[in-house]
Amino acid sequence: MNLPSLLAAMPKAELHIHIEGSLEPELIFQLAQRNGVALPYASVEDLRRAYAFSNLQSFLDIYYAGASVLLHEQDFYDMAWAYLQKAAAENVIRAEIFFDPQTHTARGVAMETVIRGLSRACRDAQKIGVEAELILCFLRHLSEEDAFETLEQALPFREHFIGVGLDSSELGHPPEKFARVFAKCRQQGLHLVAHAGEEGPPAYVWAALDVLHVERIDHGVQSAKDPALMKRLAQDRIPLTVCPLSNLKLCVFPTLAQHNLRELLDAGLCATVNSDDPAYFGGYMNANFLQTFAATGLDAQHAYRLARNSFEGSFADASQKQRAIARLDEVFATHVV
Ligand code: HPA
Ligand SMILES: [Zn+2]
Repeated sequence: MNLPSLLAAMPKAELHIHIEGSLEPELIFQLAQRNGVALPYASVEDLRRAYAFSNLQSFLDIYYAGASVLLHEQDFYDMAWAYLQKAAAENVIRAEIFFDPQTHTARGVAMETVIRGLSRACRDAQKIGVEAELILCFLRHLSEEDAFETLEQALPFREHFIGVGLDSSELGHPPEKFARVFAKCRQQGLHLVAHAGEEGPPAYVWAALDVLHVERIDHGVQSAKDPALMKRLAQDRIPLTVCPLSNLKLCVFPTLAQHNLRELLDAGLCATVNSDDPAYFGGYMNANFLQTFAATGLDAQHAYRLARNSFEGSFADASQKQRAIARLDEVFATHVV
């Protein structure tokens, strides 16, 4: 089997996908019409043309505007189901899905509406061979008090999500801002992750680890600037959920060939490949793998390592991980000489 076919065929886990970032322009227009929401774009093409980003903030402004069409439980279900069908088709057998409740509750949508819609789609995903779990993200440009309030609203639905994360505008909003709310989440037995080192400095990655006590770092590519941090990440096998096409579209790296994924793997880090916001950044999981491998010359050994890291870095239980890795080994034993 050639490398592109192997990348597509290998079972993998996606650990960094914002469900609101999977909302395709076509579905945005469909939901806008269904819900009577006016959009400041004349057509799907007009909206797609706006997807030219210079940094994280320029993307976030459009991403939050796109989410304004989501009002009812069925809208959240339809968005998640569209993503999960793509995941299944790309041999993503586990997905740990971020959602941004504050983007919706701030518009008067109930927490229950958001969580019930997403959770029902995750449950249905089992029927198409995908284990799907939810991770609630706090928006870091808002206050810690707002995050506490969001957590209070979500705790009645505690069984529907496995962890919490931290996303939105990174620069100027260091992890320390959320120390107390993460401590409370930790007491609740929630898994903890945070975006750090996407545009922000290595100091934000250190703080996510040592102040928030996160188990994974989302993005983390700026860690390569700090040799002591790289050593820490390697020694503790802290997974990094790297998103190459996102980094390209948000100008974190000037070209995909200059992406540092190989450097992270060579340093012994538990790096993984993910899509982040696939509807906005031009590709789902397999496009991320294919384009990154083509641009950087990574090989089948790297492919195995990345897929294995995705299961190792997931929050699946030990037996789920073992089954997933056995399936991965089977694909490589059959197809790689
Ligand atoms: O890449 C991202 N970074 C921060 N916040 C986000 N929200 C969606 N995608 C992102
Ligand atoms: Zn992200």
